[in-house]
Amino acid sequence: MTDIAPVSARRDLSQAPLLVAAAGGRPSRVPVWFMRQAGRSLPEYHEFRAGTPMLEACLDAEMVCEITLQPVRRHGVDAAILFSDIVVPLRAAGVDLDIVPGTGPVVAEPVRSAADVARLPRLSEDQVRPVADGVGLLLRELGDTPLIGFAGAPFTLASYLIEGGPSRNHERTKALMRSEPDTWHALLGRLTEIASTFLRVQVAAGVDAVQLFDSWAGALSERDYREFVLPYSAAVFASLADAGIPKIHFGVGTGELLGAMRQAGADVVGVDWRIPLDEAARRLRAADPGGPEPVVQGNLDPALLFASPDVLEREIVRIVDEGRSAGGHIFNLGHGVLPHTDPDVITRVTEFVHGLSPADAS
Ligand SMILES: Cc1c2[nH]c(c1CCC(=O)O)Cc1[nH]c(c(CCC(=O)O)c1C)Cc1[nH]c(c(CCC(=O)O)c1C)Cc1[nH]c(c(C)c1CCC(=O)O)C2
Repeated sequence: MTDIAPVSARRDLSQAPLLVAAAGGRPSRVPVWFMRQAGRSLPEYHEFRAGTPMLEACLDAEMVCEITLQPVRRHGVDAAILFSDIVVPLRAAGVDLDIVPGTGPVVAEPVRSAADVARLPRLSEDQVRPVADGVGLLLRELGDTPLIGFAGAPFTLASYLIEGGPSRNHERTKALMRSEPDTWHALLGRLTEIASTFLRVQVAAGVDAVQLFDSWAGALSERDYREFVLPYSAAVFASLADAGIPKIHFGVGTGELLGAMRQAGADVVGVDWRIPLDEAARRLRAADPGGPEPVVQGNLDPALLFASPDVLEREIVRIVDEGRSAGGHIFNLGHGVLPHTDPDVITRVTEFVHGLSPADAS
């Protein structure tokens, strides 16, 4: 009988620290995972992916499964994050782009006019079927470790499409947003559909939480964020309203935007290292005074994984302590694992955080 039970029936995630913390409950330990835990820092990743281009690996269910599992096996983290990339749904839909090693996503024909927006393809669920298949394989392997699905938020995707690649200043993006608002709104509307479809496919396949990465939103003023970005991120979250799983929202340099990002519909807000978690919690509380106590994720500076063990431990203790002032805390970095990070340090940080009782307030 049990052999034919659906996979979901065989996974008991009711006590999973990540999900308990995300719901504002009291987890058995401080949950910890690392943005970009899969990939570059792991020798087994380089060995396994050798010869396969990044985006090809992201659209191969078995590779997705294996690479997603690698950091879970090695570090004992409290969540797996799907091995994919924010540009995967764009590529799957037919946008001509690639991920150039050491650079990031590069778009062959940047989107800079209303005609370019009109030419952008839509995403069908079938085009990302390998991602759903990868999720299916993972649910069989992960046991009681939750799987986080993700997508890039409309603004961050728009920046790559408009700039044509990674950008320090996002100047073409901001210029288009302010000079041609109709084109901007059409583009963001289209990207909202793509991100929503990509996430809904992952949810239907069984992911246990989702994270919407608006990595570069911190480049905007709160005023521009509210007018030109928030409605679209909110629409992505609204498209998941019936999913019944936690929704995490993250960006870099977003100290001034945290309240607005919560208002977009996030259950958990990621915080980079620029502001302490207790201050982040205050800002999140102020954005929804009658709402549930805010849950935060973060916020160790990824560069500190290169510091001496005593410095690193002191920093972790401070972060966990400041995290106690929120309604829940999921330990993470303030941004992704940097290349050349020693994976053994990531394992030690995981163990150290697990050794800090969530109840042992100082
Ligand atoms: C902005 C962004 C991108 N991709 C992503 C974001 C949002 C998160 C963030 O702000 O860091 C999200 C992402 N990309 C990747 C993951 C995997 C899951 C995980 O977190 O472990 C996730 C969550 C794999 C990847 N995405 C990429 C790699 C490296 C590719 C390789 O191995 O050659 C991996 C493992 C490539 C990529 N893709 C992107 C960049 C900036 C890069 C790095 C370029 C480089 O420095 O090499 C775009």
